[in-house]
Amino acid sequence: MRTPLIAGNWKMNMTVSQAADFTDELLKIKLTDEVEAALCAPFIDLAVLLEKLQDSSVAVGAQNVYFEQAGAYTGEVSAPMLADIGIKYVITGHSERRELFGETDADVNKKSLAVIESGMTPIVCVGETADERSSKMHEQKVRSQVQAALENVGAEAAADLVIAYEPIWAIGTGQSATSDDANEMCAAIRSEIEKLYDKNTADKVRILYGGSVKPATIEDLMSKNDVDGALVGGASLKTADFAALVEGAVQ
Ligand SMILES: O=C[C@H](O)COP(=O)(O)O
Repeated sequence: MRTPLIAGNWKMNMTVSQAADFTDELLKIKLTDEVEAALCAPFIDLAVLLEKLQDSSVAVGAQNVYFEQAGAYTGEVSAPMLADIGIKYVITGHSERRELFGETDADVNKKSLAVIESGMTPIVCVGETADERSSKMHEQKVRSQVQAALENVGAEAAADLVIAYEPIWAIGTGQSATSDDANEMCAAIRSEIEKLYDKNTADKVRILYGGSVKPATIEDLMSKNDVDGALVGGASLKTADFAALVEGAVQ
């Protein structure tokens, strides 16, 4: 039985005072314990989230990490630094980082390995462009991204992974994949994990869908066998919507 996960990705939104207000509001709402909730925030917001959410079940995640442990890497933040303050999840391979900051499959692999080595869980993002989908290359693209991201990740760590299928054409566009299409790709990712490891590992990995998920669409998504939750951008920025997503993910 996989516990559903709703992970908010605030991207480059929310000042520290806005993050504090968001969490104060969130703490007034009783969230279900059948769904795990996480907020992946800008580095500068992490301390306030960790402090305010310390007695709640909401986990705190980061959106990026550098793969080296420490050293002369101006402006970067390492996995041991994030683990030390109590971060649980780190997003790796988001398409915005791949597209805007030139992150390669090899970088995503090194970052995911660094996150695992520090005892945290990567939320590994994969997904195809609109052109790749229209030329029916989407499944091949996503399978190859999964293979690359998981190179040298052992079976035990793989079972704890979270993978987010995020078709690039659905991100921030209001044009979500249908729940059937999302499920088909989540199932393809699970079958790739089975190929790389075994069925037991594949059955344990949580696979999320991301791309224009809203409170109104979460129940339909969660009714699908291979969708274990969602990675949510825009709709995670409002407390009421985030809480509604968590409630809507009860299976
Ligand atoms: O990481 C989250 C995704 O990029 C989805 O963003 P969105 O919900 O705003 O489409």
